Amino acid sequence: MAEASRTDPDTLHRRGLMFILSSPSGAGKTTISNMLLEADPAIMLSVSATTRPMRKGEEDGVHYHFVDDAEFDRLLEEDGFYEWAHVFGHRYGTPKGHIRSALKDGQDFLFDIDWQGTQQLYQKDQQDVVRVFILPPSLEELQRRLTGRGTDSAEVIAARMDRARAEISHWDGYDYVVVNDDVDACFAKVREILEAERMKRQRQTGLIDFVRNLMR
Ligand SMILES: Nc1nc2c(ncn2[C@@H]2O[C@H](COP(=O)(O)OP(=O)(O)O)[C@@H](O)[C@H]2O)c(=O)[nH]1
Ligand SMILES: Nc1ncnc2c1ncn2[C@@H]1O[C@H](COP(=O)(O)OP(=O)(O)O)[C@@H](O)[C@H]1O
Repeated sequence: MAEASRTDPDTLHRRGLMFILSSPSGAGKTTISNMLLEADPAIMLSVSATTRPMRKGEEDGVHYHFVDDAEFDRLLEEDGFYEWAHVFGHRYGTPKGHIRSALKDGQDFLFDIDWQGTQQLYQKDQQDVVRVFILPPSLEELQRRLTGRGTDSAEVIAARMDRARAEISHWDGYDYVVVNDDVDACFAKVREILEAERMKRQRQTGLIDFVRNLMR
């Protein structure tokens, strides 16, 4: 076959996906999200708005849009959220932004959101959503990680541990479940899930022309 008539399969057009990582607080979803964003320039973080205070090491507009209650109310009033939820006494929401049009153009998005937000996104847009739940190897290890992270008071950690069992009970609302024991092994599995989901036939919208060309 002449070189010029070949199509590079890697440049076939495909629809983007909404890759959701959820876990009980402290199980490691922020760590895995950051590894994924660093390793894979094709996926973009959906930056949520939150009314919770900024932690040490966090940056406004990068990790979250940190807003006060009045600003969150204003965004709600103008129907600015794809989904939103109360978590640990604060409000968190996914701004609508340009997600829908970007998905069409093949952009993938990463969501670090809880089970409530996952349900809302899934109800709105099943075909584009991939739901991954991360579990800690044990509750003792979860407590160790929350303490070792050093970002929350003993009171906040206790509240997060209290909530952990309730959050874990939503594991069956996800497509994939990965135990985060060794962080590199967990990351490798999450990456494999993302790669496999990208190859789903329905997402590869450029396949029709490609295959038609092969069969000519
Ligand atoms: N529904 C929803 N949940 C969110 C959103 N942003 C963050 N969350 C969840 O809120 C919870 C608390 O997040 P955070 O305060 O950053 O603490 P973390 O548990 O240590 O990540 C986590 O389960 C996040 O996944 C959002 O936009 N919508
Ligand atoms: N597999 C792992 N083994 C040991 N520590 C981990 C592992 N994964 C994450 N951690 C650590 O546990 C703490 C909580 O992780 P983080 O990613 O902030 O959790 P989450 O976003 O789910 O609340 C962090 O200090 C992180 O470095």
